Amino acid sequence: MTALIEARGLTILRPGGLETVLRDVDFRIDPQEIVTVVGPNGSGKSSLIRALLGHMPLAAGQVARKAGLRIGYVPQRVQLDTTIPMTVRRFLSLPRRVGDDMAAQVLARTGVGGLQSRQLTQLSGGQFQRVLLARALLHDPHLLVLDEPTQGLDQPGIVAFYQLIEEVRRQTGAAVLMVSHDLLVVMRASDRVICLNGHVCCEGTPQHVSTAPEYRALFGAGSEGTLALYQHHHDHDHDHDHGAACAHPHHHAEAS
Ligand SMILES: Nc1ncnc2c1ncn2[C@@H]1O[C@H](COP(=O)(O)OP(=O)(O)OP(=O)(O)O)[C@@H](O)[C@H]1O
Repeated sequence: MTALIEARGLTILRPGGLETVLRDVDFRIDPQEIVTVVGPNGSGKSSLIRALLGHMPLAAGQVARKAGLRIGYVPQRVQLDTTIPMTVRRFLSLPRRVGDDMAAQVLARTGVGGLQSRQLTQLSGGQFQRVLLARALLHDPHLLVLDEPTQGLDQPGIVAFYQLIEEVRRQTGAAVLMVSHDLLVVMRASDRVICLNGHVCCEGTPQHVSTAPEYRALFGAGSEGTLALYQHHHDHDHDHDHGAACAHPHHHAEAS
């Protein structure tokens, strides 16, 4: 099996069993891929993630996970008991103890180096998300699963977080499966986008999905403009630094 996770014909019912949350969903993610699931509230994104992780019963279909697959997971909601003091360092050692070096290394990798002794309750939203990402990166996962990792962040925070995700993928080779509502920036960091609404409405490259009628029907006519604007600014080669010395012509001239 080359895929990290491969699922066929997933159907999930609501508790009670009368309504479907997801119907006949096929899914796969390959090594080093960044796949993002988008869709309106209640469209089954978190349910899909939980089914892929084996945390949710299936009414039909199968999920196969590669043998020995290590997954780092950041769930949609992390409940902090604010009455119990907890440092970043201690949090990283739950549930499995990690050494000081490893803790320092992983925090540095996610841009929050040196925060070991800080209380979790004293972190900003962006710092907290980075600490969660750091914890998911412990134990060297083949796949990172992030359910709405940028909730509560402002626009610059969101952009910075997605840049970090790309960097982590480059450095560690981990594949990334994300749920996101940040349509504007999702497109930047994803190799493939899956648009969900109880079933797979459309999927493919960001460019393909952003122009698909199913996607536009879900997110409104304005969505295409937004993504087009994004592509306008990014439809160029990212393989090298575009510093002041970069002399080649870029074909994304400013709009007149
Ligand atoms: N534990 C549960 N009990 C009852 N219904 C549930 C449960 N979990 C999910 N559902 C229902 O399943 C449907 C899909 O929920 P899910 O959380 O997967 O959607 P989502 O796309 O992740 O939504 P959001 O964008 O709001 O996070 C919703 O209608 C939700 O009410």
